[in-house]
Amino acid sequence: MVGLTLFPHSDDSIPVMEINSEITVSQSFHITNASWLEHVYVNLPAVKRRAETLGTRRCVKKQWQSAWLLRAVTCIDLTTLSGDDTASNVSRLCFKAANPVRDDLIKGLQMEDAGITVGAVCVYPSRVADAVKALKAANASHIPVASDLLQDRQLLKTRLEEIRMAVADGAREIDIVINREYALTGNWRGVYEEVKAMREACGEAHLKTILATGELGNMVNVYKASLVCMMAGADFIKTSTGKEGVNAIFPVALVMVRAIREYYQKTGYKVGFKPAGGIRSAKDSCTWLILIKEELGDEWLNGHLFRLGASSLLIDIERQLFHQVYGRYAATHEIPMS
Ligand SMILES: O=C[C@H](O)COP(=O)(O)O
Repeated sequence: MVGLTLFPHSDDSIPVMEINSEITVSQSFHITNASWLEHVYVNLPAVKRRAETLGTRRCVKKQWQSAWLLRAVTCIDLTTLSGDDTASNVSRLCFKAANPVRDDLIKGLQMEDAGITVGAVCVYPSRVADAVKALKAANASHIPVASDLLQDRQLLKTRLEEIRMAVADGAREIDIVINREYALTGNWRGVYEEVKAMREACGEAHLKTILATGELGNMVNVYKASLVCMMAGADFIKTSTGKEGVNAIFPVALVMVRAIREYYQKTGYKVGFKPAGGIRSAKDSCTWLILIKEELGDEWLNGHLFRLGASSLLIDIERQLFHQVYGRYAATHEIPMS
């Protein structure tokens, strides 16, 4: 049930950085309990009120803002999902993933020893091998490559094959989208069986299940879909593909993280959360971190359990860090690429 009880606010500190340590083995094959789905209730006005105040009650400034922004960087799934992706733009993206913030800014912030990189590089299956190769060339093979499979209407058999091929090419994370037709018609068993099969096809790779919440119709469906994906073994639940009309928004995120919280309270499994689509500003990245801190706690505030799926957020974060270091905003040519 999504209620009004909130975690009490703690201070604005961000826990000491622990960046890019090895990803833990998938906590695969959770538990099934279909009766949970019968009692799902979402208090929509309360969710909306809570979402409206998320970005308004904390004011994170100066070095604390820089610390939050650097933490956000380590949680980014740096993404390119364009029809015209090539080996060379994937290679540039991978270089940026390994060196997300200019050296002089890192020095100015005294973070040289932190080894800051993004959380993962996210590409279509056909570009996984390019990304793995480029990260190796950049001496950054510790950064996982995630493969995004955005189709839910292909035959399951085809999708399973695509997952296996992406894993064989070196993908350590697989992002799949759930079957919205099943969800919209209440066929939760169907959603569960498909996600479970895809979980199995992933082997050791992590599975992120995209709910495509903009197409789920209502918040009860969002909550149920979150639970079903977690029961089927998802390591992360993710809001959107970035291609729906409405992508990552705070009210929907609140419903999803409360499902994660309930799932953890009932089973002891920690499932990660990934908002994706339309996240472009440094300020928003801080609000996302605040949401996680307040709703799930500091344990979730790292790349193991929280990712921001974004193709063009990094440039704004770098601009804010530039301002922190130099006291002025960078000209466009000073921060050429995100
Ligand atoms: O999963 C990541 C999203 O596709 C990225 O969406 P975006 O281009 O709006 O940042």
